[in-house]
Amino acid sequence: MTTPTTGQSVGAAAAATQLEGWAPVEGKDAIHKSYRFADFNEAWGFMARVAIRAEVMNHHPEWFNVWNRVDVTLTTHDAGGVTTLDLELARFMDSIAG
Ligand SMILES: C[C@H](O)[C@H](O)[C@H]1CNC2=NC(N)=NC(=O)C2=N1
Repeated sequence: MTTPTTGQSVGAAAAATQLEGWAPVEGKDAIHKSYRFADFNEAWGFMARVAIRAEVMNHHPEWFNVWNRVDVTLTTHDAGGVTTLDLELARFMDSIAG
């Protein structure tokens, strides 16, 4: 058996319980977190590091940035919901957010 490139299905509710500060999104199988940084420079640095990781994973965040704030939504479109790939990316984000 090969591991699907879409990751294993987890579901938003189960994923949120395994993470710090992440919550299920209403109306779709996705998880959300809002990060606050000291300023735009810190926020953009975070986004740059996540972008490089996302490219390596071929798994990309939905996100929105205003100055020091980065709102992130994670889901796996290819699987129609939250998978282990989202857990992995969320944990990476938390590990570098400081
Ligand atoms: C065609 C390409 O492999 C897919 O669209 C990838 C790219 N990045 C992705 N990112 C996320 N978050 N979910 C996906 O399902 C996804 N699929």
